[in-house]
Amino acid sequence: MKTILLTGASGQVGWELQRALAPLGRVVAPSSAVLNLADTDSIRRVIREVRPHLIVNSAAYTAVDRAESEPELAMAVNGTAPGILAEEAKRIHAGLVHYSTDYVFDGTKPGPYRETDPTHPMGVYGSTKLAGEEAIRAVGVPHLIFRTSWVYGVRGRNFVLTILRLANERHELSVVDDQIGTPTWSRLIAQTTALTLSQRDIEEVSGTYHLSAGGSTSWHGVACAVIEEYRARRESVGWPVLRLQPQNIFPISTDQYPTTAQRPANSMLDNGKLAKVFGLALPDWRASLQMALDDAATIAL
Ligand SMILES: NC(=O)C1=CN([C@@H]2O[C@H](COP(=O)(O)OP(=O)(O)OC[C@H]3O[C@@H](n4cnc5c(N)ncnc54)[C@H](OP(=O)(O)O)[C@@H]3O)[C@@H](O)[C@H]2O)C=CC1
Ligand SMILES: Cc1cn([C@H]2C[C@H](O)[C@@H](COP(=O)(O)OP(=O)(O)O[C@H]3O[C@@H](C)C(=O)[C@@H](O)[C@H]3O)O2)c(=O)[nH]c1=O
Repeated sequence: MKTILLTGASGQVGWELQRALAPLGRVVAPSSAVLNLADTDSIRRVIREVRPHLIVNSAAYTAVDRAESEPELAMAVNGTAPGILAEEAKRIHAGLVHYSTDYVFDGTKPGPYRETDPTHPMGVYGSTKLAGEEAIRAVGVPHLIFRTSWVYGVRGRNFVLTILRLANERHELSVVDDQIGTPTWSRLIAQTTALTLSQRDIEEVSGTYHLSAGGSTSWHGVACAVIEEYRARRESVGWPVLRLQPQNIFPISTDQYPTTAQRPANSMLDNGKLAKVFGLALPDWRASLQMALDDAATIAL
């Protein structure tokens, strides 16, 4: 039986990966206290002990604004650690699966981004994630780098849960409508990862792939959809009544919502390569959101 070393198991994607990867092998998922990506020695030590056939790195420093004031830590976790994982994987002839982000782009392209489009991150988080991708590619280990976008699930820290929490507290909400992208359910990412791994040898398909749900919307569009879908299920599931009415979610421009880090205006990813190589068509973001909420027995507001 294959051994899979999974990092980031307490995170949104990692949580789902624990279940999705289970049919493919024995999943070993050390906590960040045991395998600390900011500590090179701990990375090397754990990999040499576990000797996995496959390493799946879903751990990352994901606080986009905070990264601007903690660039060293963000770079250690997102930029340096993936290269160490790749080196160690190569030593033991293991493959490496890694995740990256739409924030490696500057959002100036008019249409969806392809894997071959030039990168140009706007902030520390995106720059460190790009450094991690480049470090893996430089080592030359068989790898899958999945760039995804706007990840959410019903646990963890994400925009969907933030909006529900704010909707529980406030009568009005203003949300930017000039940043366009695609919300992607953490379970979709995990299940797609498992499907790709079960279909093909990582050596044959090594490379970078865009992996987001279908369609696109703005953050304002996501907020409106979340409230609508919540309200559609609220009574039958027994969730609490929200203070916020849907008509009180106001669209604003990025200038009207200043943040520490700049974010791309266009985050759309073209999934064509994933479809071509693996024959996988991913569901529309709204259908995925509906499935995520259907699956949520409880939502902690
Ligand atoms: N969230 C998003 O919107 C997007 C995420 N991505 C990428 O997808 C991947 C998964 O993200 P997501 O699941 O949302 O991340 P989360 O923020 O939900 O979870 C991050 C995980 O990384 C772990 N981690 C953080 N620092 C360290 C460290 N120093 N050593 C070891 N583990 C650490 C955390 O462990 P602990 O809880 O113990 O700190 C946690 O398990 C990442 O590569 C991310 O960059 C890409 C696009 C969008
Ligand atoms: C909460 C809130 C946010 N916003 C804006 C701020 C920002 O421009 C946009 C997104 O908000 P957040 O800061 O929650 O999302 P952000 O942390 O930027 O999300 C990103 O996380 C990283 C990890 C990624 O890799 C990206 O794909 C993306 O998902 O919405 C509002 O306009 N109104 C609000 O009430």
